[in-house]
Amino acid sequence: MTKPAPDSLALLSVAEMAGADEAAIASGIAGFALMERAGRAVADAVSRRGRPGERVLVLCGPGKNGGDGFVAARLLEARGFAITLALAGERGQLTGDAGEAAAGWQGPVLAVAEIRPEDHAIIVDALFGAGLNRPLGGAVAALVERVNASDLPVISVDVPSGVSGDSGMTAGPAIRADETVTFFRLKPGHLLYPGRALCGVVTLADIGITAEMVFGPGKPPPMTFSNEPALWQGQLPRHEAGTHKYRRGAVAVAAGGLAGVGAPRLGARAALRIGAGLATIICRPEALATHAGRGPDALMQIAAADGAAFEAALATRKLSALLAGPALGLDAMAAEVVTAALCAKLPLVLDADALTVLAARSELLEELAGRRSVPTVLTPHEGEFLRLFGDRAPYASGASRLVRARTAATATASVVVLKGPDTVIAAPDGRAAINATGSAALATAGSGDVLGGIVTGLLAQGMPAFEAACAAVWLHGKAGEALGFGLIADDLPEALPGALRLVAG
Ligand SMILES: NC(=O)C1=CN([C@@H]2O[C@H](COP(=O)(O)OP(=O)(O)OC[C@H]3O[C@@H](n4cnc5c(N)ncnc54)[C@H](OP(=O)(O)O)[C@@H]3O)[C@@H](O)[C@H]2O)[C@@H](O)CC1
Ligand SMILES: Nc1ncnc2c1ncn2[C@@H]1O[C@H](COP(=O)(O)OP(=O)(O)O)[C@@H](O)[C@H]1O
Ligand SMILES: [K+]
Repeated sequence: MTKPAPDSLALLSVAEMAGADEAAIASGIAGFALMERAGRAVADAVSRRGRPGERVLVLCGPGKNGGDGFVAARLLEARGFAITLALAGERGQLTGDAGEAAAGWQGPVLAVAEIRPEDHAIIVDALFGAGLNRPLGGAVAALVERVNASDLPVISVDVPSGVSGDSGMTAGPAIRADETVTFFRLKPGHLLYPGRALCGVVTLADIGITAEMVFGPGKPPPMTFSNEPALWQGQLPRHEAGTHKYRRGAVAVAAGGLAGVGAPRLGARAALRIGAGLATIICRPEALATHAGRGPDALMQIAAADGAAFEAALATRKLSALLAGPALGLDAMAAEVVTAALCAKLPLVLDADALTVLAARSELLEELAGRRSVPTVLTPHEGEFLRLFGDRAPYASGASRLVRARTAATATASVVVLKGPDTVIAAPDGRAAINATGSAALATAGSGDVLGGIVTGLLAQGMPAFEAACAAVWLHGKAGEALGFGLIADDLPEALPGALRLVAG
């Protein structure tokens, strides 16, 4: 049996965090004690950046996020900082724990319209956190713009105000923080753009909520994770000394004609570098000689002139996984190949042209993929995702990338890798992970083809599909980080052994 994913990597939605809060209170911790510790963690972050005597502006909202701000203000004043506190709303609005926190603040409470951010050394943003439910407007929106224009260090409480903790999206003005102090576990909005960029450094504070309280026996397990090695490291392929190449898995890559010999080769090369034992390109007859003339010599190639020949080629090789898409083409034969690939009993990765061939035919994909008894992985970038699923609810581009990837994974019974700077990997069983490795250096032609090859190579070695996709995305990112700017996609497979060394036991 595989071990459950470590709850330390869990990303909690706003609703799940409210549940964690309730669970902690049910175990006997007072809600105000949580707020007191949250405020202390914020005050500690300010103390690390500033010196007593400096002027700190604490901006408080009308809910518990503001309550954390009132606690931080009280503690910072006791530590010798000079505090200006402004409240968005009326003091009488603050109730419960937030009311108690406000009552503990003895200093003046100013209105946001009176505030000049530039008169301060550090700003604490405790306006809105998990309770944000509409775009910021009026005097608060104007203040947020002034804070951002001030270029002063900003420490946000829980999330930068204006950013959704669930999606990382903004529906209006939002604070641009240097540091965000959040509590117990990260939220999806800390890893999804634009939230990720607006958070600055994210500091995770212990406020007394324990894993046992939230994820203990009888509680639903977390389903959303930060994509870290602990999520999949235990399922990386391990090959004993006596293995042979077929046991390490044979990969096939469906290629097109002469116009695109590079992309499928990048995929095949990556599959070999990640540890598959063999890789074969199945190409159009006119491209065979060109493929045969190009390296690496470890690659094999065979020709198929039509869909039937492609199916026959699949049957002649002892294959363990198939990649279809990179430079496959968009013609009738490409459509036949995609259908044959979906009907074959082989773990399958569909990327690039294969996804475009299926464009606006997501029902066909749902039907064919739904019947498969072996894993299917789809690796669309944003444009391919839109072409495939359309810009309509629940896939619409206005919705969270996390929700869109999850919806697509359930509908197509496939693992969906929605690529981007914050790649989301979603499984049909509801699990999802958000990746943070890599850099803009990966936004280069052929980089996605390499990723498709890594996933396929891991599937060929028997790794479960969700874990294979998560591992591939993480390793691809690490290979990109190691190479840095100046990389071209051809370099990425060569950097995989180095990335593997970071995680292989
Ligand atoms: N969970 C935990 O374990 C812990 C949670 N903690 C803290 O609690 C925070 C969540 O607190 P929260 O639920 O009170 O929500 P919060 O973000 O303060 O906002 C709600 C208020 O804002 C208002 N409002 C919303 N949007 C608005 C807008 N655009 N423009 C104007 N107003 C707007 C909304 O008004 P209404 O919709 O009612 O009109 C309501 O009054 C969380 O982020 C963390 O910091 C910690 O203390 C430690 C333990
Ligand atoms: N700014 C970025 N930061 C991190 N990774 C990125 C960034 N831009 C692109 N990537 C990654 O690079 C790859 C690009 O894939 P894709 O768009 O399919 O490129 P291509 O079609 O040229 O192969 C994806 O894995 C994506 O997640
Ligand atoms: K905030």
